[in-house]
Amino acid sequence: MSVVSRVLIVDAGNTSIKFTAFEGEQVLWVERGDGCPTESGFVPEVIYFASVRSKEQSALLHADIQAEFPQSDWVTLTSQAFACGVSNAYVEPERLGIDRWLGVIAAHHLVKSDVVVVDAGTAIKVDVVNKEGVHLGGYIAAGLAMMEDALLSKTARIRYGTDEVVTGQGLPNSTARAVVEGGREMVLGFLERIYHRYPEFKWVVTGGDAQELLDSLGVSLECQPNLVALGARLVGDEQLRGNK
Ligand SMILES: Nc1ncnc2c1ncn2[C@@H]1O[C@H](COP(=O)(O)OP(=O)(O)O)[C@@H](O)[C@H]1O
Ligand SMILES: CC(C)(COP(=O)(O)O)[C@@H](O)C(=O)NCCC(=O)O
Ligand SMILES: [K+]
Repeated sequence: MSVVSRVLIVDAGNTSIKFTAFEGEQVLWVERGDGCPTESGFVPEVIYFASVRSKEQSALLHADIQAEFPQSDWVTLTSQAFACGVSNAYVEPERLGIDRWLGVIAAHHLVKSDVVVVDAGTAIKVDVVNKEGVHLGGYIAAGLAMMEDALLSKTARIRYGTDEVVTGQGLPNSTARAVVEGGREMVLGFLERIYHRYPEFKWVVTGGDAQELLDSLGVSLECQPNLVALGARLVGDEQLRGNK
């Protein structure tokens, strides 16, 4: 049973901020953007805030959002050694990205079995959790846009217009396709290696680039766009219950 009903989850990633509004257990709406949605008329009882941005950026975001909802309580979520029945693999648990921590917790509660969690965002994170809720650890790799940006910024002749970024058949035959599809192949190879190492695990995938990758990944998996928000709800509610 939740301690509160109207909850706003703020998930600040390095590329975009996801705002998720809950009424009870139901997700009312999800907004992705840089600023707090104000015209929704939704006034949360509490805001659960999860940010992987710098302390300074997170503090500015906190002030902006709290100014929009001065009556709302505020809970900043941080990675812990243990929460919601899940243990953190990190020797220094607070250093695990809060997005990863929340995704791991949500995936465990969703599938309740051995699970691989993939979050394809600014960076691509893969975390492995066993059915007992033990986070075994995971990887961080450059995201699709980051790989492309690295090639564009570190080379003289990798240049192309956005109109050249097209899907094609067979091996890439243009600079744009070579770069974009090369990055995708890198990630797919990474994920397929993990699939062969954990063949019996269920897969839960989230993040803004998830769909682009899933279309090419021959693995049966569950796409959960709201995974981090679901984890934030679980952790925030547990924290509130603990404070009652
Ligand atoms: N509306 C959108 N705005 C920004 N990025 C988007 C959007 N839709 C899909 N994407 C893709 O999602 C990626 C960002 O994913 P996201 O999970 O939001 O990242 P993060 O959590 O690291 O901020 C971008 O690199 C982009 O390719
Ligand atoms: C790896 C990340 C930058 C991913 O953030 P995102 O792609 O969501 O912007 C974030 O999880 C983070 O800051 N992690 C801290 C380092 C770690 O998890 O080991
Ligand atoms: K994220």
